[in-house]
Amino acid sequence: MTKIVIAGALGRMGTTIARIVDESPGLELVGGVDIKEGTLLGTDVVTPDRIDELLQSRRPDVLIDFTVADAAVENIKAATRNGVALVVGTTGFSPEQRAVIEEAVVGTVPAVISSNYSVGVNIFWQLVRQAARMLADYDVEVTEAHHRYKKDAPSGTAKTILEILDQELGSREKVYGREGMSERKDEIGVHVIRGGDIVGDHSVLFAGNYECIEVSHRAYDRAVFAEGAVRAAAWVHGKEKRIHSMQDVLGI
Ligand SMILES: NC(=O)c1ccc[n+]([C@@H]2O[C@H](COP(=O)([O-])OP(=O)(O)OC[C@H]3O[C@@H](n4cnc5c(N)ncnc54)[C@H](O)[C@@H]3O)[C@@H](O)[C@H]2O)c1
Ligand SMILES: O=C(O)C1=N[C@H](C(=O)O)CCC1
Repeated sequence: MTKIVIAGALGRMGTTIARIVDESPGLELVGGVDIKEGTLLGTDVVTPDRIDELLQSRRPDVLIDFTVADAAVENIKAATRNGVALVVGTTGFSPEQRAVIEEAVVGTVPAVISSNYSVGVNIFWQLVRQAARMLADYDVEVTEAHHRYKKDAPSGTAKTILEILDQELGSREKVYGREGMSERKDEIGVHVIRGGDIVGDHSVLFAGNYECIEVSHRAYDRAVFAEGAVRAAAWVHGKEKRIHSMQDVLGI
């Protein structure tokens, strides 16, 4: 039985992940962490100051973190000092925070870190990479849309799209929105929509002369992310002590 603790347990993703863990044979939810204590599906949710106590008493195999960047860094440190494997879905990390995370994880515990755990987005990223290789002389625009409560922008998924485009097209200037006189050069336009309960839409437009090609993904329920994160949690236990991607989990 793989034992799971969820950080961000009472959030949109945490509660969705908890339900899927609870429904999954071979997985057991043994606790949670959030800024308010409580219970979740019969398990204790403790405040962040008690995370070491929780990890040492419940001895989970995997900590799943869907919180906020500053918190996730501390939760990751707690998992590494207690020898607990990680699945991290939190986005919005600064480059400095990524360096701290890598220093804590590599050689200490196995971790899966992904800005998007949807199987479809991981395939969408590969389609974007293939398209970029063939459409290098097209103008490229990236658009993402999420619910009104999302704190970080652009989305982590969109930032991964930009990383892929940089790898395939060479590093181009990014222009985040446009207004006033705005002559297009060879930049990549990045556009962010926030509103309603949009779960997560991403699009990459390749605009040429007389035609456009658009590669896009739309999520209809955050269960798609939660199912991927739970799949990663079942996979990560016992793997090499370094940072793995969701593409590693999927073997694609
Ligand atoms: N990788 C993916 O597939 C994916 C999918 C969806 C969301 N996300 C990311 O996951 C994160 C959470 O998204 P959400 O919609 O669930 O947000 P949310 O605000 O609903 O949930 C976050 C939870 O974390 C809790 N929290 C804050 N500080 C904490 C701490 N120190 N310790 C423990 N818990 C703490 C909050 O109280 C809240 O309950 C965001 O960064 C989002 O971008 C990633
Ligand atoms: O709802 C969110 O917040 C999401 N965040 C991730 C991101 O920032 O890319 C994944 C999509 C949903």
